[in-house]
Amino acid sequence: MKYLVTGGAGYIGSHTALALLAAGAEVVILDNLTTGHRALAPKGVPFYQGDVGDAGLLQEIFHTHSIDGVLHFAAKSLVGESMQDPGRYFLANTGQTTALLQAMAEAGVKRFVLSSTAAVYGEPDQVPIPEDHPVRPTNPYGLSKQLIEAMLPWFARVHGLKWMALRYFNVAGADPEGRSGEQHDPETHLIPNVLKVAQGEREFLSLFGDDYATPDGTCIRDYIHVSDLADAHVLALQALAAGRPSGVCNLGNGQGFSVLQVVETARRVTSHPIPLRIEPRRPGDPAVLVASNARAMAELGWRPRYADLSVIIETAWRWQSRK
Ligand SMILES: NC(=O)c1ccc[n+]([C@@H]2O[C@H](COP(=O)([O-])OP(=O)(O)OC[C@H]3O[C@@H](n4cnc5c(N)ncnc54)[C@H](O)[C@@H]3O)[C@@H](O)[C@H]2O)c1
Ligand SMILES: O=c1ccn([C@@H]2O[C@H](COP(=O)(O)OP(=O)(O)O[C@H]3O[C@H](CO)[C@H](O)[C@H](O)[C@H]3O)[C@@H](O)[C@H]2O)c(=O)[nH]1
Repeated sequence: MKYLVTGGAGYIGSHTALALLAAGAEVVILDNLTTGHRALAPKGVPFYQGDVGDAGLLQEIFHTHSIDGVLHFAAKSLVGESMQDPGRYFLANTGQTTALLQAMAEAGVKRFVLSSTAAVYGEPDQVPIPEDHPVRPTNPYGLSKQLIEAMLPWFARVHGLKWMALRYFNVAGADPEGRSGEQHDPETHLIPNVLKVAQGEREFLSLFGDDYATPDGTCIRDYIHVSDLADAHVLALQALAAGRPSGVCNLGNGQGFSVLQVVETARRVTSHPIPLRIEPRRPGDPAVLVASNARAMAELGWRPRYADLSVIIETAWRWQSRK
């Protein structure tokens, strides 16, 4: 099987490209390198530099390669930036994805896996959050993804698209073999920022809010190792190939850790004191986001290999302290 991986030079796309290659699939990458890095894309794989909304380029790719399905990671994904410039997010995410789906329909490409997000749920009524929880995103980034999810059943009905929208919780860690890892600039995610302090790149971690209604006052999140997430994509493609119905699926470990618990674990892993500075809450941060992963387990047969938070942080630490 041959898959087009959009955003394959980014953090999650590059890990999934590695997992697909390991599973014996062929991969073609399309990435505009706005936030990704050519060096993160696996070597020896056809690479197209361009936009996922470029209909001409998509036509060329689908014409040159016999593509069986598309895994669509390419997106803008900074919540704060989306609050400042919502239109840019709707254009880049929803608009360009519409062009991609249309090009797929025209070329007869029938399988699609979307990188969706826990941000579609907004402030949850219950945790762990099941897939049938109402979706009411509190920021344009989440809405830009929810709108894509809402389009998919129409492409299924009219063009026979088989699809899965995987709603990731907090993706973290790095390839245990050291071939890829998280490399964002600016970096907004907690674990790499904590490790930048341990590395001496920053003096302290800015901790955004310690007055939430949680046991230690800091936000709780569900951290999932990027290689476990990548494995779930391979399983999702296998499920679609086996005729399983299209739909949405959470990807998380089903266990929450507070910001302070993450810092404490990172202190143990790095043997660095990691000083903190308590700052105001970051706008749009829900207090608690934890996945129900029953569907991923039951319907994809997904089992995480690196669910332990120390292991997640260790792999990220190895990646960040490479060279
Ligand atoms: N990192 C997380 O915790 C997380 C959580 C939930 C969902 N997601 C989603 O997962 C996907 C991948 O996230 P990531 O953390 O790997 O981000 P990333 O920024 O590392 O990767 C995105 C890649 O897509 C490329 N890209 C962006 N817009 C493009 C476009 N219009 N055309 C072609 N290429 C484009 C970038 O250059 C980059 O290589 C995104 O869709 C994101 O919304 C990420
Ligand atoms: O320097 C930092 C960075 C983060 N945090 C805190 O750490 C927690 C986790 O923050 P991240 O930025 O690492 O992750 P988010 O939960 O904000 O967001 C991530 O997960 C979401 C779903 O859970 C979305 O998918 C989103 O795209 C993805 O970036 C939050 O409470 C945040 O306020 C800090 O205190 N200091």
